[in-house]
Amino acid sequence: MGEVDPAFVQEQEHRPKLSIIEAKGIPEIDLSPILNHDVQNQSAIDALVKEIGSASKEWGFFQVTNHGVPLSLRQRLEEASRLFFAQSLEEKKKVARDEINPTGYYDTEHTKNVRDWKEVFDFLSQDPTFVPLNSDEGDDQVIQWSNPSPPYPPQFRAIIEEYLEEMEKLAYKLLELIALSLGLEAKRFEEFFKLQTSFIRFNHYPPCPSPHLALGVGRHKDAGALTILAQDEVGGLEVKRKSDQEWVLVKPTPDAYIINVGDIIQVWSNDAYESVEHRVVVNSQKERFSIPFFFFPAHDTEVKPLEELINEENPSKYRPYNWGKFLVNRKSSNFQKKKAENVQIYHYKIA
Ligand SMILES: O=C(O)CCC(=O)C(=O)O
Ligand SMILES: [Fe+2]
Repeated sequence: MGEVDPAFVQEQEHRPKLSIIEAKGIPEIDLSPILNHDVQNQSAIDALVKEIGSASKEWGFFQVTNHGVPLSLRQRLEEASRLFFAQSLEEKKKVARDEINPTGYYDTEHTKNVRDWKEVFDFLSQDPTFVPLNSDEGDDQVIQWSNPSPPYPPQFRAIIEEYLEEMEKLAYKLLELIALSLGLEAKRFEEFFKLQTSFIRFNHYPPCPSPHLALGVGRHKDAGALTILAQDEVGGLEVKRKSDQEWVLVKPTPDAYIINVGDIIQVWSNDAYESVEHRVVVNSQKERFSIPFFFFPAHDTEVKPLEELINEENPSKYRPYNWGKFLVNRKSSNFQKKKAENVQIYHYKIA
């Protein structure tokens, strides 16, 4: 079997160890206390809030069960995703992303300037989604992104839209729990998401002849508020464990969702919670599919530590930044290989 194109090859220090650590994985959290709104069991909710808080602090990642998203809907979506990616490249390219509208299909994403061993299909939760025209500070022109209509499989778009409603419901519930765990009002974050810029991504990682050299997604942190990930039974997601900086595999749990706190929650919480690095290892035998939903606020959100969480002893650790500008900067830099590192929250860190 031939080796991969050099564009995919990771620097030595970032190559995966294929002997994988499975011990002490991310926490698993049962959301049933908030599933049934008629019977509110306050002590169960309090315990849940504590669990979410500890998981966000100690891991930045957790899995949830009894989340309320119908399994049959998830299965229909996963099946549609398989059918979509099984088409010829020519068919998939009919709904290709371009430089203006970053939705649809593409297979050339770079993470930290190394190509990822994957192909993706991106779809916005709001159509249209309003974003700045470019990342220049002084330019306040706003444009609209919109969704492609993939002709195949026939119900793809309708199924995605139905699933997106479920993702939003779950995202709002999780944000409430996170707000409570930080001692804030439950709905503290809601206002930022009225005109959200969220999107869903379909990832397909084909079998790779050199899984020791390439990664499905290189190490990175998610830029948004929250990510809700559905992974299949193959496995490959690794999280950098905070306690010892080891890469640990997230074992697939049927019908669970993997949640991670993104950079925005790190900033809102003034570093009480941390957005944790993760990556995807690939497999020489099996293809893998995953479906993350990235919960992003409105483009005009000024991201900065919340006033309630800063004081004289704990002053703000970040300068404010505009989410829309950050987002379009990122989108343009992962479209192609660039020389410089793309924008990161630590660029806004107060020394
Ligand atoms: O495929 C996965 O398990 C995770 C993908 C991921 O981290 C991402 O798309 O940001
Ligand atoms: Fe990610």
